[in-house]
Amino acid sequence: MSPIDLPRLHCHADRPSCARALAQELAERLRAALSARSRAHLLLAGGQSPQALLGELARAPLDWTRVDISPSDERWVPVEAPQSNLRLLREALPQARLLDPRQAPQPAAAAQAWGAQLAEWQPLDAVLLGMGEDGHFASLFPGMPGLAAALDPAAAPGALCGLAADEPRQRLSANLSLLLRGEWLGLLVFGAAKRRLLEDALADAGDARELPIGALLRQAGRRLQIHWAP
Ligand SMILES: O=C1O[C@H](COP(=O)(O)O)[C@@H](O)[C@H](O)[C@H]1O
Repeated sequence: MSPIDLPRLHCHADRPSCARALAQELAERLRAALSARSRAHLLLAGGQSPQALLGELARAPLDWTRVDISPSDERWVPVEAPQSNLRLLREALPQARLLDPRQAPQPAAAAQAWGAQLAEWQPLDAVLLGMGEDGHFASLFPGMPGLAAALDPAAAPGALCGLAADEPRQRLSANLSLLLRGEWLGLLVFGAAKRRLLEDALADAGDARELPIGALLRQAGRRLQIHWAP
């Protein structure tokens, strides 16, 4: 990656100030979208990292009834399960219109139907992703079957079934091509271990180059804002 193409890295003093800054940025994007159109579209990461951000977002003065939100990825569990990414969004932003990835009884059919709906979200106003310590983002995990197609920026925008190496259950994930449609594209990363991995991936160094996060950084380039806190 040439320095000119590198994603922008914003380092915050702590996690609460990172969550506040990101929530403000996202709320501004959504407000701008709603001033131009009747609905705004947002994709949000699941997992632990965005939880404080969700609380901040919920306090933002915004007509959430006009905002469509989907998780970037989901575990194949009931929506009420503690591991469900959609459940976190529902609890934090109950007034928004939430798109449940579980669009069919079987994961493959659900991924297809969910992906087709996401592909209709145009423009996709903002996409905020997270990253795991293994270098996955959304539910695109190192070494999973179908990864190359899922990371192909020229693929049709959609969703697929994902698989984490250490988990028995399936997942659903938006593909990279769909995520790159975000008019605002962010990555939220906390902690020293993820920072080291990110720096390797930004430097195209060692094994990091081959990880899913490496593909995101290369394909998104300057369009991607990385927000990090210790
Ligand atoms: O499995 C997942 O992990 C990543 C990172 O989660 P975190 O808890 O380490 O912040 C997340 O972005 C993704 O949506 C989730 O399904």
